[in-house]
Amino acid sequence: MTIGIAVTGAAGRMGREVLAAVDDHDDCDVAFAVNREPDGESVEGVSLEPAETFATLLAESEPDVVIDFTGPESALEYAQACVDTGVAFVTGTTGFDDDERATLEAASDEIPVLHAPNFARGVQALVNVVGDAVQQLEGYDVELVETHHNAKRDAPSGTANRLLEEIEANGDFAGRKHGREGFDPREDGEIGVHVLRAGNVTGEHEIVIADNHEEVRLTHRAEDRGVFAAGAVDAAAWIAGAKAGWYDFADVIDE
Ligand SMILES: NC(=O)C1=CN([C@@H]2O[C@H](COP(=O)(O)OP(=O)(O)OC[C@H]3O[C@@H](n4cnc5c(N)ncnc54)[C@H](OP(=O)(O)O)[C@@H]3O)[C@@H](O)[C@H]2O)C=CC1
Ligand SMILES: O=C(O)C1=N[C@H](C(=O)O)C[C@H](O)C1
Repeated sequence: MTIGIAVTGAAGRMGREVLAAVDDHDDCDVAFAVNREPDGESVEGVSLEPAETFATLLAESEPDVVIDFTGPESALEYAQACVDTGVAFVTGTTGFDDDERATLEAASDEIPVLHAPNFARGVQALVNVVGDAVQQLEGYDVELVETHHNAKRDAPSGTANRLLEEIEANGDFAGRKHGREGFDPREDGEIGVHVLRAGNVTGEHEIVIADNHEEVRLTHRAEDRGVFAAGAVDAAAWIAGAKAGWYDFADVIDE
């Protein structure tokens, strides 16, 4: 059975990669693709439709899954349209505030929703090991540095926030410290968080754990956005036919 996939934000950095990754996947086909102002544009041979036609296209072409990499506001609009039509929703969009996140989670009462701030398998491995490292090195200083391209809007990255949650769940920390300047020495137990935005960096995350005349660095570096897109399409193939619920990329990898 072929899995029909609709793609939002299809002219964006990630949307383009997702269309290519769907094309590469043996079991998946593009149902349709939308972008805010497509201007007659085609990507990977798929002509892009205006975002305002999304709900109509969804009802007409009945895809199995929508893959979304846009922004928090539009992701929630697309999720609502999926609820209205009973279509599964996979989103890699980051930067949701607490209310937006709760709205997205509420959609999973009605349809399958999978949200992952990072669809790279290496990042999932990093999420899996960082808690152990912090536990084994109790009392060591922990700092996180992330670097992305100069057009990224949200900071820290969704991945950084996910890693920070994992670190905080595995140690007794005093809170996050975003950047430093002036006379501002490190306080015991704080987690330093540092955000770099430069050039065309695809995405780097590094956790530094140091004390006792030693230093451990856990680093993930994405070399190409194709890694995120391939993971998102694997997630879409996995979630097609799943029951309503809240899923993350670990569910896909663990299976
Ligand atoms: N989970 C993961 O593995 C990854 C997640 N991301 C996340 O994906 C998201 C997109 O990143 P990226 O592709 O680099 O961003 P881009 O800005 O390149 O693309 C976003 C696309 O979404 C469209 N869009 C934005 N707002 C709306 C809206 N309100 N209605 C309709 N369309 C909209 C944009 O259209 P327009 O051009 O008209 O603004 C654009 O085509 C970000 O949140 C990013 O953090 C990125 C990489 C990997
Ligand atoms: O905006 C990006 O580019 C990326 N965003 C994601 C995030 O916020 O964690 C994932 C990846 O690092 C690239």
